[in-house]
Amino acid sequence: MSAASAPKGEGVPGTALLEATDLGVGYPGRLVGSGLSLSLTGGEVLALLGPNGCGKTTLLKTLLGLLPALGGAVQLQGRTLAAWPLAERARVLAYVPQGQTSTFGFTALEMVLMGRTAHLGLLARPGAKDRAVAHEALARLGIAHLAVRSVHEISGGERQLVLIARALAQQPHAVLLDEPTASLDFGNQGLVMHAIRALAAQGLAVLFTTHDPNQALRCADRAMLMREGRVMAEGAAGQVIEAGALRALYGAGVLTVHDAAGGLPAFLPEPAPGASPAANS
Ligand SMILES: Nc1ncnc2c1ncn2[C@@H]1O[C@H](COP(=O)(O)OP(=O)(O)OP(=O)(O)O)[C@@H](O)[C@H]1O
Repeated sequence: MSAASAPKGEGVPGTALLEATDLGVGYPGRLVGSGLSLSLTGGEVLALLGPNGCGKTTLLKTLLGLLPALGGAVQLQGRTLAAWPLAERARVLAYVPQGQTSTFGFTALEMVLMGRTAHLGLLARPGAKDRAVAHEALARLGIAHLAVRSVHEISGGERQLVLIARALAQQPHAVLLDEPTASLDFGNQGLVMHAIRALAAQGLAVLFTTHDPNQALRCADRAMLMREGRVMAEGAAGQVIEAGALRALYGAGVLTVHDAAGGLPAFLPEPAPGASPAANS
């Protein structure tokens, strides 16, 4: 196993690594979602889709223990999430937040080394092995050349890749990514999707949110559609992600495109009336 490779997801194969049962999520005085159940097994990728504000980030933060559950339960490797000591939990569960910026001008390498914190003793400094893991994580995302650059002096997309490299360096069993491709160009979107599949191939459980059903269809094993804080559908990505469900999910028109070879369909948002190129000319 290479330095930045993650350990295999622990537990009995096929049993849930992360499981939510009848979860209520939200903020003090504000219930955002309820009745949310999901289970995530090592080696699989689950995509979470839903309109802006439906509660995806809130659900992710509750699964991570960053927000308290307002009902129901979250179990990590069969143990109640709240019962996990923080440092232990950080060795198992990694988070790639949405568009996070740093106040300090850390270099990309320093940022990725922060992913090693959970593996270090109190007051211990990263050693040669930690640096090797961090360098390899950068290389796997194709951004080794950014190692010594300040995270203030790289693009938003490059910063996103650095955050994913930080999660890789953490060598977790499960990783939760919030819109990991949101600020990435076309090529880097493909790179991140490839990295997500590679994590699953190593036995990690991966959950990511996205606004792109095509990415979800091509990258995820399973998909969960969420609307107004409730699960609308959940199942194999190829079955759940289809035009009718997307219309219901987003309340919008959906065009389906099939290539001549009969591969996976692609979905496009149908332009609203008056928004066609002809109307713009
Ligand atoms: N700190 C907060 N306190 C109170 N309400 C919040 C807080 N953060 C988010 N919300 C509200 O919770 C709801 C769900 O927000 P959330 O960020 O989970 O949605 P989302 O599905 O991730 O949206 P997007 O796709 O736009 O990122 C929204 O109505 C939002 O305004």
